[in-house]
Amino acid sequence: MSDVITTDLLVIGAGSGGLSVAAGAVQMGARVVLIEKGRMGGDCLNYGCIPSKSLLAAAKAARHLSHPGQMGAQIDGFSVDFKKAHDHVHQVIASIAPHDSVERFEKLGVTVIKGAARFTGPREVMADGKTIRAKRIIIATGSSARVPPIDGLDQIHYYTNETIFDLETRPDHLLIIGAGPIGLEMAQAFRRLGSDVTVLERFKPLPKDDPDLAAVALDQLSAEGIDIRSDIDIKQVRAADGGVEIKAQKDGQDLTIRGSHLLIAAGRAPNVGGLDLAAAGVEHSEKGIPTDARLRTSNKRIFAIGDVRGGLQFTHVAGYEAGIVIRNALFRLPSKADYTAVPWVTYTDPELAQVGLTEAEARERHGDAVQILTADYKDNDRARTEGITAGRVKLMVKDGRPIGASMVGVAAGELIQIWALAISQKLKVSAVAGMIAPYPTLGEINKRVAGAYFTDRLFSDRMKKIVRFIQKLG
Ligand SMILES: Cc1cc2nc3c(=O)[nH]c(=O)nc-3n(C[C@H](O)[C@H](O)[C@H](O)COP(=O)(O)OP(=O)(O)OC[C@H]3O[C@@H](n4cnc5c(N)ncnc54)[C@H](O)[C@@H]3O)c2cc1C
Ligand SMILES: NC(=O)c1ccc[n+]([C@@H]2O[C@H](COP(=O)([O-])OP(=O)(O)OC[C@H]3O[C@@H](n4cnc5c(N)ncnc54)[C@H](O)[C@@H]3O)[C@@H](O)[C@H]2O)c1
Repeated sequence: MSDVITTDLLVIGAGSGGLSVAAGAVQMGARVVLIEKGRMGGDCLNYGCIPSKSLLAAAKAARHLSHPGQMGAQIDGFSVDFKKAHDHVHQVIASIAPHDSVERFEKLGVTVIKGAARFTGPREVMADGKTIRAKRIIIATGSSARVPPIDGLDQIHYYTNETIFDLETRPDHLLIIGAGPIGLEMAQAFRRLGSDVTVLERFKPLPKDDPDLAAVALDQLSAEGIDIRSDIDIKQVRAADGGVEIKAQKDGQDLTIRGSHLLIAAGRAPNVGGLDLAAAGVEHSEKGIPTDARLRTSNKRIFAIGDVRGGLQFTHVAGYEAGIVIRNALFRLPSKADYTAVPWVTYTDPELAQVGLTEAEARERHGDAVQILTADYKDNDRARTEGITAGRVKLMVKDGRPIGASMVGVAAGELIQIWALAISQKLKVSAVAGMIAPYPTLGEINKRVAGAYFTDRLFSDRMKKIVRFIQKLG
């Protein structure tokens, strides 16, 4: 007979979403059990955001040293110690790990079980030989690299986001399948650390972002020597000469591409294997576990959050959904998720950021009622002083309110946040246009693009007539 634990909330998965639910709920007085089969912290800490941004930081340092620019700094001789870049990545992970650790969560009062969870009924789960019965259950099991069905892939060694950060020596030539955010962030990181990099994309790179702005980031990647090939139909892979050989077609032409290492970055698959969702009456598809706006699955006492839903797959979305679930599961409030102001950033250099609707989405939804405004980094004084003039912000406005913003440039991920606030709070464009921004800052670009909304009205013939008339009054 196994141990039986009864609890208010059972959380499956100790990643970005699960940890947020568990920490919030236990500190509000609920009894919480948390089950994790792998490393505490999930993908973001161990195999995702943190290692990728740390490797990009190492790569940026290398880039600055190897390309000091025209401002007087010079360097004689330059080399990269790849092992030190690897060590930096793992030191950063280790520095954050205590925050997500079993010890911290047990101290908060959470019962942590290390093991793989499996449903044995609509309100019952087994893990590590224990049976857990819960009033509400949250599935936060995340996603894994989707391995495309390419002939020969199962015969060779390849890397995914779970293994690439363990490399201690620099690949000579990294081949990457997939030009989404994972593929392109890794492409720039490895290129700047000295690898040759070829990215093979079935369709177009970064399809979810504004194509004009994505082109600015892609041009920079190409200028740094990354070979990005679109519309590639990969037919076969095989081991060759100690590396990898890919046979593909583009526009009907046969291609052979060789490299030393292969990274798969071709999208994500939900982690549902082994959960026995059928035993709990939870429906799912190959995309993920569908939920209603309250994040309830087909079993109304079981919620799904984060990557496993197959929606927007970001740490901040998993964290946001954790808050929605706490309101529903703990307080029984009918709180609904609203994704209209979710920002995302691809951390290439320059960064590519988006919140709300893209230009294409805004035009499709609102036609001529939408106004598109732009401002360029090259017209921003701080961008000039810093020598970072490749960049642009695009603002989508309807009825005087922002409904979307797209940005490419240095620090775009920081600068987009004012638009996330404006859209979520339904502020008018005038709120940003009228803000006093410190000079000279990159942030002035947001005031400038907002100001553009009023330029035609302020500097119109009608306004000129009004001003002249008033001046005549004495
Ligand atoms: C390379 C890369 C870079 C990324 N960069 C960013 C970024 O910069 N910004 C951003 O916002 N997002 C980024 N992401 C996405 C981000 O990592 C995910 O959106 C986020 O981790 C999702 O959180 P989650 O809680 O849904 O899943 P996870 O954090 O993956 O956690 C799920 C946990 O559930 C556990 N689990 C699975 N099945 C079971 C089971 N049966 N029993 C018990 N435990 C189980 C897993 O072991 C895992 O620990 C990146 C992803 C990758 C791969
Ligand atoms: N900066 C960030 O916030 C960040 C960084 C990395 C990942 N993420 C999250 O992780 C998710 C997954 O990232 P991703 O880059 O793996 O997925 P993605 O779905 O965004 O991109 C995968 C790309 O691989 C291509 N592809 C698929 N099969 C292929 C094949 N057989 N041959 C060639 N190309 C193929 C697709 O066409 C697509 O463009 C992202 O959507 C995002 O939510 C976020």
